[in-house]
Amino acid sequence: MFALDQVAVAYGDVPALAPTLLDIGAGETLVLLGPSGSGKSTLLRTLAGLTPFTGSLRFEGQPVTDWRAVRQRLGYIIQDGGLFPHLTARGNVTLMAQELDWPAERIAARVDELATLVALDAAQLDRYPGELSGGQRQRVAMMRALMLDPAVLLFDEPLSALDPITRVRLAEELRAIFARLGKTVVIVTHSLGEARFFGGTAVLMREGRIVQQGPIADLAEHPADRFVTEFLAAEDAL
Ligand SMILES: Nc1ncnc2c1ncn2[C@@H]1O[C@H](COP(=O)(O)OP(=O)(O)OP(=O)(O)O)[C@@H](O)[C@H]1O
Repeated sequence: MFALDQVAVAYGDVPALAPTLLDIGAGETLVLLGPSGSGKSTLLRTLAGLTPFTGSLRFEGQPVTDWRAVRQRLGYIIQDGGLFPHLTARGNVTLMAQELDWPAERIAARVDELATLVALDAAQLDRYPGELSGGQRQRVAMMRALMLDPAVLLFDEPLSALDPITRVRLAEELRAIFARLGKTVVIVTHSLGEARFFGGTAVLMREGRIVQQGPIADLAEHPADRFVTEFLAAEDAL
C-alpha cells in the first residue's frame, strides 16, 4: 500500500525522521511504537502527506504526485479527534462528502451505516463536539475518517486521552471494525499493551530511526538490541 525508500523529514535543521525504508502491505495492521520524540507522529504525518519529506514514497505502487487524490483514500485520526468545534458531529462527518457533491440520500445512508458501526445514535450526531464525551468524539472522528470508505486508516494515539474503561471498550470496537473492514491500518501508540491488543506488525522507533520491525512478540523474543529490551521493560514496569 505504501512503499517508502530513503524517506526523511527535518523540521528546519532538526532531523525528525532519518532516511527510512518501510513497506506497508494492503490490509496490514502496523503499530508504530517508541518513546516520546522518536518520530512516530512524523512518520504517520508523512504517510498522510502532511509533512514535506525527501526520498521516494509510493502509494499503491505509484509515486505520489497528487496528495489531494491520495488523501481521499486515507482516513486520519488524531488524539482528541480533531473535530471542527463549530460543526455538529453530523456536520463534521459529512463535510467531505458534501464537498464532493454526494447526493443527500447517499450521505444520509452512509451516516446511518457508520453510526451503527461505531454505536452512536442520531441525537448524539446532532450535538457539537464540545457537548460530547471524549469517547464519543473519537467515535465521531472514526465515522468522519470512514465516510469516504478509505483504503487506509491512520491513527495517532486514538485512545490515549480516554479513561481506562472507555479505552478498552473503544479498542475492542476498533479491533472488530478493522477485522470486518479489512483496511490497511497504521496506529501510533506509546503503549505496548495497545500494540499487543491490536496485533499485526510492530515498528519500534528511536531518535527518528526504525530500530526493529516485525511481529510484536518478536520484540520480546528476539530483541534487535538493548534499547528494545529496555523499552519493553520500561513499558511493562508501569
Ligand atoms: N512542527 C515541528 N517543528 C519542529 N520540530 C518538531 C515538530 N514536530 C515534531 N518535531 C520534533 O521532531 C521529533 C519527532 O517528533 P514526533 O512528534 O514525530 O515524535 P513522536 O514519537 O510522535 O513523539 P510523541 O510520542 O511525544 O508524540 C521530536 O524531536 C520533535 O521535537
